[in-house]
Amino acid sequence: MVAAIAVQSVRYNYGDHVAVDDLSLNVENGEFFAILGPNGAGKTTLLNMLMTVTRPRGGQITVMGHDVVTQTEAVRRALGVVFQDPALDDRLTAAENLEIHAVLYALPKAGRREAVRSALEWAQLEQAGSKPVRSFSGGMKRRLELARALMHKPSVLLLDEPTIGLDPQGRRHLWGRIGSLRAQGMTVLMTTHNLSEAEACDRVGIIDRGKLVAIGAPAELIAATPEASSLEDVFIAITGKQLFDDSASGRDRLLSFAKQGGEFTQ
Ligand SMILES: Nc1ncnc2c1ncn2[C@@H]1O[C@H](COP(=O)(O)OP(=O)(O)OP(=O)(O)O)[C@@H](O)[C@H]1O
Repeated sequence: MVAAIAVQSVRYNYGDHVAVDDLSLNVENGEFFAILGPNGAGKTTLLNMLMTVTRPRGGQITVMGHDVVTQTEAVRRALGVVFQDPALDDRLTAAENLEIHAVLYALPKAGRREAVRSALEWAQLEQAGSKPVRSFSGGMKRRLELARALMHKPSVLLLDEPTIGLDPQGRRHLWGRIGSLRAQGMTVLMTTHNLSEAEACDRVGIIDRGKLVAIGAPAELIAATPEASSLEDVFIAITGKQLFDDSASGRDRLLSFAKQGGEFTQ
């Protein structure tokens, strides 16, 4: 059977800086897969290639069997994506934001109203559909983005740091919604800095300096690492770094801060 996501010997460089280096991994259908990596490891670059925003410089990536370079349209339809930076229009209502997505993805006109209603219900935002998004909390926005990403019934969800910047309540609420997708057999690839979320995934891939340095079920990775009792111990043993890396270059820390700050400041 074809993997939901197949990444084979993929490479990407910015000038002479190699950001993703001969990286291969598969995500199977129905799998919950987390990518962990210190700042600047290449996670965002990998996601950008998966979602057809940047072209791999070498190797091949397929999503549900479609090539990200030659079959971009089919890949985009197969994917639901929630970026780190919110992609909602703050001036519009929640329902209007969803309607735009329905039009962009050419959902049949007759079913759009119902699609918007059920997306609001799924996000547990039925009462807030006619309110402008600028009045929403961070958690409400993220649930809305997730519901929107699901409207065209994608086969695979890509989540870039889904719960970052949320307060504990918002995080729990969103994680509950993500959990309901898992129960339905959705394939999810997420990046996260949150180790308890990564530990809850079926498998974890650890990326460091553009390379995949470990992959497996969290319990397997812990068992295979001497003296490790958590995924954090595994991460430190393998990469020699903390998840939020004080030794990362100033540029990478700035980039990381900017990516996360994008969420707080919207
Ligand atoms: N536009 C760019 N131009 C030059 N170098 C870049 C650019 N974007 C990223 N890089 C570099 O490529 C490497 C990988 O960056 P990337 O953003 O993919 O890492 P990341 O794992 O997502 O980091 P973080 O956890 O901080 O978000 C880093 O060393 C970064 O400095």
